Amino acid sequence: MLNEQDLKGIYVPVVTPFLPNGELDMDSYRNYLGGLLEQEIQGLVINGTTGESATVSWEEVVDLVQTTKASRKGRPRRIPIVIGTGTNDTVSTVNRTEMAGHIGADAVLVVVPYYCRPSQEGILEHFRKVAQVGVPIIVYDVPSRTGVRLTTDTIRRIMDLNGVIGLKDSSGGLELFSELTRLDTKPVLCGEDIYFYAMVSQGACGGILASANVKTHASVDVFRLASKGDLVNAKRAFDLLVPFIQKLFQESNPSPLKWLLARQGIISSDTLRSPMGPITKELQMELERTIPNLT
Ligand SMILES: O=C(O)C1=N[C@H](C(=O)O)C[C@H](O)C1
Repeated sequence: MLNEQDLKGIYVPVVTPFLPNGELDMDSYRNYLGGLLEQEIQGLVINGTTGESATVSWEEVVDLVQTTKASRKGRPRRIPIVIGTGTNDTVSTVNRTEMAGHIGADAVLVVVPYYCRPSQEGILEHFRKVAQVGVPIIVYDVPSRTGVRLTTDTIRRIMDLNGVIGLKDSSGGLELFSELTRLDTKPVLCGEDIYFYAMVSQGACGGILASANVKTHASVDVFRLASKGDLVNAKRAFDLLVPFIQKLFQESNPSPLKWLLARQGIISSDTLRSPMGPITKELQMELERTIPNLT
């Protein structure tokens, strides 16, 4: 299982490929994974936002994990698997975290409980109960999606819990991150691609980045350069990614990403499960222009 020191580098949140009829497309998933497992990434995240966790059942998560483990077998390096287990219900998050441990999760990604807008104490209690399961937890703070903003003090108290190994910071800016570095908390992974350089140049331990699905080696390079102190070249490498990142998040993630992967022939279709849907024709044209050599 992962510990704090292992949180270093690029974790790729995988998409969940679907056939046009909405069923899981495991052939595409295997093909797509084959490419990712050859990259110098530190881990895969299954059932994150990019994996459309809102519409993927737990049985399907288990299928994805088994397929990932089978694809990983026989490769020189064992790439860790992080499984998204967070829901807006403590009991189901605890159950999913236990089950994730049983199917071989190296860590779990637990989003702040969304929609019901619990108090700061309620959220702390949620994480306290999930941490008791004993599978390492990466806390996922994404107020734009959850509808609840944690105070720095709540985050610090959550991060102090035994079993919590780090934070995926998608708080929407750099303010939280700079406060956390000042408080010298456990590792922070960037969870908002556009802030990746800013965060790693100031000590973030890596990132969980949807953009790393397409430009994997480029994100790996930014991290490698920044962590050896070559900030000039890290910034240069990141600047090349910025127009791509901007387009990738112009419409809701993972719709643009799925379109790109399908356009590149890595997955067979850009199908998303409703209420998510395909990107506009305008964005398709912009992505074609932004990313040369798509095919
Ligand atoms: O799936 C994830 O994990 C990510 N989710 C973010 C989001 O869409 O909110 C983006 C990030 O790149 C990875």
